[in-house]
Amino acid sequence: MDPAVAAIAEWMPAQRWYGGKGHAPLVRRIGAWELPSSESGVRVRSLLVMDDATRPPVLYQVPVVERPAAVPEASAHLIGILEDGTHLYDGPHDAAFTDALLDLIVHEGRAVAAGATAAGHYSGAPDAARPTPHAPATVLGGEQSNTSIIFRPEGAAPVICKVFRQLHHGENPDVTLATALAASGSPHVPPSVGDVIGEWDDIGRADGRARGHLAFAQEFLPGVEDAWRVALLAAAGGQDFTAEAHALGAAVAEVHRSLGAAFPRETASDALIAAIDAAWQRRLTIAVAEVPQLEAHRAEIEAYYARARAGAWPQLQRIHGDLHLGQVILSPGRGWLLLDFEGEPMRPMSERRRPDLPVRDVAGMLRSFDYVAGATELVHPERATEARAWAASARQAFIDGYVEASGTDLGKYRDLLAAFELDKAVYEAIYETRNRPDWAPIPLRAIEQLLAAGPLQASAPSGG
Ligand SMILES: Nc1ncnc2c1ncn2[C@@H]1O[C@H](COP(=O)(O)OP(=O)(O)O)[C@@H](O)[C@H]1O
Ligand SMILES: O=P(O)(O)O[C@H]1O[C@H](CO)[C@@H](O[C@H]2O[C@H](CO)[C@@H](O)[C@H](O)[C@H]2O)[C@H](O)[C@H]1O
Repeated sequence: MDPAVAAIAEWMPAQRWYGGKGHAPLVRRIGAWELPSSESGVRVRSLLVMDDATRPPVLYQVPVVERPAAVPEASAHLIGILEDGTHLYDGPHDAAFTDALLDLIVHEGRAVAAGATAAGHYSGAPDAARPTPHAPATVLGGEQSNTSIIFRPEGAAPVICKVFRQLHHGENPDVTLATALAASGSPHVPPSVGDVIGEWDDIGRADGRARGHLAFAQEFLPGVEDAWRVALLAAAGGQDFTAEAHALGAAVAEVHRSLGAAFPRETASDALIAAIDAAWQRRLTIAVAEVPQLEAHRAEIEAYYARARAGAWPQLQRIHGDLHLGQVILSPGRGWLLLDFEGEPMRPMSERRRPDLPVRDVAGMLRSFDYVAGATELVHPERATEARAWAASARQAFIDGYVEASGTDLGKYRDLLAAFELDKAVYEAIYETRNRPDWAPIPLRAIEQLLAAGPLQASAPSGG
């Protein structure tokens, strides 16, 4: 057995990206490769470890740096000390790994080993300066499902490289959608820099191998906070956010148009409608099991789904899939940019790669404005009325911006939008109960309000 694996198993549960919260990991090594290191005696390795503690088992990517002795200033990133005295450090926090990763992408390197391979691919614009090796690197803090490293190379634009933690066979929509949008000239995504594709043993596949994205690098826009923080501050200060929300609605509509042109569309056949309905029902079943307060609303929620199923359906196309304020940034010079097209982390990857309904994204952002009110209220209950009014204006402005820029008659898809808003709130009820139980009242209150508003008022667009 690889001696690093036992140390990783002990360390994993405390990592934000570990999805099996509440379980002790049960890991086995699927593969590992080594990247070149410029420091003698130092090994840069990436391990692919399967966690069998959850159903289905989850495959994690764990880059590590093995050093012969302790690096005292890196003690916070020590994974463990192996029997032979080797010190195992968390790769994204160690320059030996970050140098090797950037080099792999920019110079299209390839690492081959038993059980797994990794190949870098550069996709920067021909006229863009290629990032130099040995760029200072830092890990982005905060609550992320993946690990993002920011590089500040000399003479080239900063780069953010996201190391995917949970791996799946097949394309990662974050890479393919953002890269296609950037290639189409869309101003609403950061230009792509490159990616890493891996291949690993998988006895569940016909040819015994799985292939998928391991990392994705894009230009990093420094000094721009994600809109969740900006919106929270605006709501707390009673600042109007309608102009920004309107422009965001227009940007989302333009991204939908570009994605519709770049990827195949599909007509909403009975089979597709049934599949989406089944996904709503499946999620509701999980939610009721994990959040017992929802049992009382189950029949009413199902009635919304039934109405939506019977109503009008537009064509399906690729969408963002997990759109909320934490996934968008407003650059003073470039306007709104959308990030993280990976889709909802709790949804099977095979579903996230399929054409979907643009109203799912609209609903996601509407929920996010409501979250601003909910989060404000949790801390300052006395500001509830103002916060809710702030959210209501932002929601309406977002819808208006979307309708004007897309020409879509959202009024026609009112039932569908209401169903997706409820479905998102149901998802959030599960997400919060698992990750931030104090926040569970935000989606639970939203579900009650959406149901109380009645089918025709829920998310009612003002025009279009
Ligand atoms: N290209 C970028 N420029 C500036 N900030 C970015 C960029 N990409 C990501 N970020 C910041 O990183 C945060 C997390 O990125 P995201 O892609 O959503 O990662 P995750 O999949 O781990 O949630 C975003 O909310 C944003 O603040
Ligand atoms: O950013 P991720 O892809 O990891 O998304 C997950 O985590 C989000 C929280 O960080 C969660 O979003 C929910 O909380 C946000 C505020 O923190 C709010 O803006 C969103 O509207 C709300 O859904 C997201 O659902 C989850 O998939």
